Amino acid sequence: SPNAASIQRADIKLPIQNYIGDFGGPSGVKALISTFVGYVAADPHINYYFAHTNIKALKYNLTQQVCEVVGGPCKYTGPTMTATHKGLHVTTAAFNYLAQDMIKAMDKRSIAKPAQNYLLAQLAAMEPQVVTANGPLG
Ligand code: HEM
Repeated sequence: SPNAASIQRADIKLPIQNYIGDFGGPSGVKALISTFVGYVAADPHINYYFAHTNIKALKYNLTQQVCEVVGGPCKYTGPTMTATHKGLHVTTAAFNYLAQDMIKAMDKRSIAKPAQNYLLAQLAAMEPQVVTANGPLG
């Protein structure tokens, strides 16, 4: 027979988790994205993808998006992930290097690990929309 915990899990919809405080609010996210984009620009594994990118627009849109997915009040208003990355030939390996640059940036900004893991899970959920090509490493 069902116990109290299983009844709760089935019937009560929990709020989505909110980690915006751990990121230092919207301004903390903005600072994180600045650090992150700097690391991506310096990363020889993936920086060539961004050779023709409007970095100012990228930083703005990424800040809004990351702020939103960690529970902040911001709203991402840019194009869909599918539309944005179509034709860029992003590989799984490139995706994973980018994730590593985000971890490095979050460590640099002293973001708590549970909050880091939450953002990484949100980003991982977008991988099917971003990765459209195979490379030597898959
Ligand atoms: C979940 C992971 C990712 C997210 C959430 C994400 C998000 C975004 C966002 C919000 C933009 C800006 C759209 C705009 O300003 O119009 C963008 C652009 C871009 N992304 Fe990603 N991205 C991800 C992964 C990647 C990866 C792995 C690569 C390649 C290594 C990549 C390459 C690019 C490039 C080159 C642009 C600029 C496109 C252009 O200039 O038109 N992205 N991405």
